[in-house]
Amino acid sequence: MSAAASSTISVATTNPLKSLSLSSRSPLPSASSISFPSRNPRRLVLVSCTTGDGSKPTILVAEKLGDAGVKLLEDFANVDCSYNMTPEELNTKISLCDALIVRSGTKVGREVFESSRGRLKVVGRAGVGIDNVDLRAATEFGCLVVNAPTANTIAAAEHGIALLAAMARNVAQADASVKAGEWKRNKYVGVSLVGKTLAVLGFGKVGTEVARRAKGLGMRVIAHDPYAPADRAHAIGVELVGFGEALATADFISLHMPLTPATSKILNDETFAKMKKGVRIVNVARGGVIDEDALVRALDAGIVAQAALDVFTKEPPAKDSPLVQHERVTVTPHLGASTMEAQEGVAIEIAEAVVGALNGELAATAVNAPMVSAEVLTELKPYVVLAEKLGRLAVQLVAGGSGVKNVKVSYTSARATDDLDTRLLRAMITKGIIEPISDVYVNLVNADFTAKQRGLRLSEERVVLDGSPENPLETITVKLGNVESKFASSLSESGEVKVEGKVKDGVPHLTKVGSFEVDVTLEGSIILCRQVDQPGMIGTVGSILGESNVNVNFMSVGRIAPRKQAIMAIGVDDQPSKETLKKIGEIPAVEEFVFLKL
Ligand SMILES: NC(=O)C1=CN([C@@H]2O[C@H](COP(=O)(O)OP(=O)(O)OC[C@H]3O[C@@H](n4cnc5c(N)ncnc54)[C@H](O)[C@@H]3O)[C@@H](O)[C@H]2O)C=CC1
Ligand SMILES: O=C(O)C(=O)COP(=O)(O)O
Repeated sequence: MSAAASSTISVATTNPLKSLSLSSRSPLPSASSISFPSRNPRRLVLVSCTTGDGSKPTILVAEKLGDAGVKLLEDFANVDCSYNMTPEELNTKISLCDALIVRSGTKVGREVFESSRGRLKVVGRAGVGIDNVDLRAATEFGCLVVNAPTANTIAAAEHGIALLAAMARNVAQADASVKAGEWKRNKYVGVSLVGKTLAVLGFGKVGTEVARRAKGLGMRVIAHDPYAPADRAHAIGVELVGFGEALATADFISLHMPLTPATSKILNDETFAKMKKGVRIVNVARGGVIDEDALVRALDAGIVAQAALDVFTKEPPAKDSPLVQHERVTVTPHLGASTMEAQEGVAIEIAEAVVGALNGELAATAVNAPMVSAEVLTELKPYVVLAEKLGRLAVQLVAGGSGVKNVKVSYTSARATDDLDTRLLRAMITKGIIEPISDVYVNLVNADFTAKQRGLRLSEERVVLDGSPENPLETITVKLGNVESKFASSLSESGEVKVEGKVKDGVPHLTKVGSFEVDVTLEGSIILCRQVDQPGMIGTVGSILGESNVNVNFMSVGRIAPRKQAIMAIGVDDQPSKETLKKIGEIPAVEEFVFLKL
């Protein structure tokens, strides 16, 4: 996914003044208010799901989930376990739910997010494969998707091995035959596994465990996975090979890659033609990685001697499917993850992830949001608040804020460029800019997508400062280009609306507006006035606010030179009335002023 906000980052060092271009950042696959309650530094309102009235959230569990997981959910939320819903029933219920938990049998398409009308904040996939969830739609709707990637690994691997052995020894066919009253010992002579070559396609969690077990059975194991590190393979005596070599040398092929556009029908007429005659195939990954019609042809042509399949393109497959009915094919109804142990583990893993996400914690198993470690989060906490507030301030300084298209963000820091993860900051600046001028809800999940959709181009620049990097950041500057300002003094020399801030003692401060230096904490609201610097101004404005019972929390004056123009920044706890603001505007020395909400 390309992200509008993830353009080239140029890094300028202050010394020498040289710019260096970094490759584009890892895209933010795509949250309301952001809060950091001090008790838990990981708590960041990623998806804000606390119900406005303080009532419990509602979690819809659409497929059978282990009891321990349901119990965990019930301790936190209202839980509706409605199994076997039709798509229409799901679409009707979803607008009343904050989270949805599914397994592989529920399609969570765009219409589910549309029907939720913004309430659905988390989709939990109680398992690994998320090919049944429309991730793009989830991201567009700012809905976090989490999965349970580890608890069913062993179960799936064991099922792969069970199918491998059962296929090689015709267990299912022989069982059916005996039950039908036959006794055909010669018909069901099998093949041995020992000494045979097994090609594992997809050397991830399940593939690795299958490989380990197959080695124990005396097989030679090779694997193909373009993303797997060779040392992990070597460590268990597996050789990583190219796709072509895997196909050409394997006696058995076991599939363990996810279903993606790149892996869809990866086994097809062409690839079957490259296999050894008599190859045997096991699939506990996803039906869609095999062209099922081509597999039937390959079976009939004798290229494929046998297949053992747990998964199908359409589940359940048609009763009269020639593949399912094929004599040399062994089938199970998507049972890979179905052990008591795995289902209990998956239920707990997904329940914890969903409850955590609803609580505002960063999910370690987020599928469509950046994962930021707890340490980084703790350190960036005040800067994240600063980032959003600078965005909010900048956009309110624009006359007709909706015309904002170009945002330049500059971070100064003494840290090395690769030692600062700006994805969170960028998302929060985007949020700060977009939310005051629209009714769009922006969070960490959909920030880049929303920016792109609105034609908002956000470029980031890192300025490396000399000195020791005590803080992750010194300043953040937000500049909005090609806009008219409603407060002319906020324009930089190059004509952009410019605000700059820093964190002092853990508190975000506004430190620059246009070319004027100010110093005001970013709390409550701010009044900015440009005036002719002269004695008595602070007192005059202060008394107008005091008379109107508006509490001033901070005041600072930044000036070009004594008795020339100055900018007074006044932090106020309460919103002044129109009359109060009018009185400030009528002070003769005040040339312009603006009221900004944080
Ligand atoms: N039948 C069942 O009940 C179960 C099925 N599964 C399925 O098994 C598959 C693997 O699961 P895990 O191992 O947990 O996932 P994983 O993410 O740990 O491993 C997948 C591996 O596939 C590799 N891969 C991606 N594209 C590839 C390509 N074009 N060629 C070769 N390798 C490629 C990845 O690099 C990764 O190493 C998933 O599709 C999952 O949905 C998982 C658990 C139970
Ligand atoms: O985890 C996976 O990817 C699986 O395929 C398991 O699916 P299930 O949760 O048993 O419907």
